[in-house]
Amino acid sequence: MPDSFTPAMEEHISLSKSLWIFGYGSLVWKPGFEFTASKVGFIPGYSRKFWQGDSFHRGSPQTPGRVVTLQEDFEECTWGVAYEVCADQIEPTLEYLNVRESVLGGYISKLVKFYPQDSKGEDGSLLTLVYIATPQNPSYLGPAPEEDIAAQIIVSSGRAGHNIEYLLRLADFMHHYCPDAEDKHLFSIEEALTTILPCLYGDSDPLAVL
Ligand SMILES: N[C@@H](CCC(=O)N[C@@H](CS)C(=O)NCC(=O)O)C(=O)O
Repeated sequence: MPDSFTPAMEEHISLSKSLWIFGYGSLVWKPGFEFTASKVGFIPGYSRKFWQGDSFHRGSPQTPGRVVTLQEDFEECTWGVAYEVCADQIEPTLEYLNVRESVLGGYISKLVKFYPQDSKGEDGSLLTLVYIATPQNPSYLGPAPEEDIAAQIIVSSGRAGHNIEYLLRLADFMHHYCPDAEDKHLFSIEEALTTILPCLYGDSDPLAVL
């Protein structure tokens, strides 16, 4: 188990036949681990923000990109995907995510309640592991105007690809799988970026040119 896991988290994981992991950024379109089931849904009490810097996956030390983290906000909720990982896959999955999210990304993990989109109230809710980049981590960039975030994304790319891909694939997930969900922050950045992009890429699909 990663050193950052609390005893309560270790107990929950060791007693469970499977572990549910909630993704709300690149994990919604690129989990990178084996899972036995997945559910679209949300976690209450958090909003998704492009406030985490990234100098590895989607940026460089000279030109850090911006990726998402969660901000506690009791009036909001964040939509994404929960993945079920079966018992014998839990350890390798946690080792993989520890490197991808914590070592390379500065995220910590915690257990939060997740509600599948078809759940009725508390019935069907799940306890899921989520990775969050807190303001205390050295790569945290914090708030900025959405136009400035879009401009930073446009000029950033890293080992995993361009920062534009990261933003547009996340926005694409929300448009297709959570069409009724609001995410003003994400869609304002997407709108600012796609307003700037025709000047850079003409009318072609930005993802096609990356
Ligand atoms: N923890 C969030 C954000 C994950 C995220 O985007 N992490 C970055 C690390 S900085 C990543 O894995 N990037 C891989 C990529 O951009 O392809 C999630 O659940 O999706």
